[in-house]
Amino acid sequence: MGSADLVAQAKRAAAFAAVNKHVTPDVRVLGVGTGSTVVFVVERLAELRAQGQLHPELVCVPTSFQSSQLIVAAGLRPAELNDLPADGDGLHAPIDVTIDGADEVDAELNVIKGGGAAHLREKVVAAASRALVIVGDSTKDARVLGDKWAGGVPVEVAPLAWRTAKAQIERIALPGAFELAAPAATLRQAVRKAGPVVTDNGNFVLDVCFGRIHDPPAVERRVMMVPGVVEVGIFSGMACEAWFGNEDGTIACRIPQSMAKKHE
Ligand SMILES: O=C(CO)[C@H](O)[C@H](O)COP(=O)(O)O
Repeated sequence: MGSADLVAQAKRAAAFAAVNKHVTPDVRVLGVGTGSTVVFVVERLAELRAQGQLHPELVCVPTSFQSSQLIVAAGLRPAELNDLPADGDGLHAPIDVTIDGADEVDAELNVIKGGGAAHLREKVVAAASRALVIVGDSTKDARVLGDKWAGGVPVEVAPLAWRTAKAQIERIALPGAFELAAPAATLRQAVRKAGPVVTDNGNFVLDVCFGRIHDPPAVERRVMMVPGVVEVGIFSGMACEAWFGNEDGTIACRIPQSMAKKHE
């Protein structure tokens, strides 16, 4: 088996394990992430549906055009977040659980997302969920963000502001929060289309390299303050569990390190 096949197999194993644990027949509203690992999440959902093991009224909230297409192709029912009834606790977290991929995950399960430029909807859906579960292959599993992922932090920006936002992000100084003396931002270019990537929301994406990120919440908050920034691809403190598939066929499940210590 080639290396790409092994990585796909690892992603599939993690996706199947997460669905098996979290998408029980009592789950009524499910958030569905975006990316190549999520393809396997939906593959497993289709199997469970065929076996009659899903809630008969299950609806799936997509996080992108791709995610919506996968849901429909699998015979599952898509739902818009705004159309879901409010829950009793006033937090408006009507989604039971969301399963999504990631570009990198640190020891506390802070996550970099947006490799597929879907992080705005992914974060909105994650924030409306009672649990966010991450799936991926073991290359995503890091101690500190930036240890492995060299693609930078995706930042969705309004097209009219991309140059000013880029300049202001590159001037961010947060002593101790990240490794580089100054962040470096690049406008993401499209493949097989001249010009920049345009997100599902009609915006552009800056990929911002900070080096290793020691304080993800501080970086996330600071970048969000730049005018024109729509969303930052750092998800701090949102994920409760991550599943990583290894190329040897084994799977690892992690919870935030601080929570694991409390249980020791
Ligand atoms: O954040 C994402 C899309 O915006 C993806 O979940 C992330 O890029 C991981 O993708 P893949 O499962 O293809 O490795």
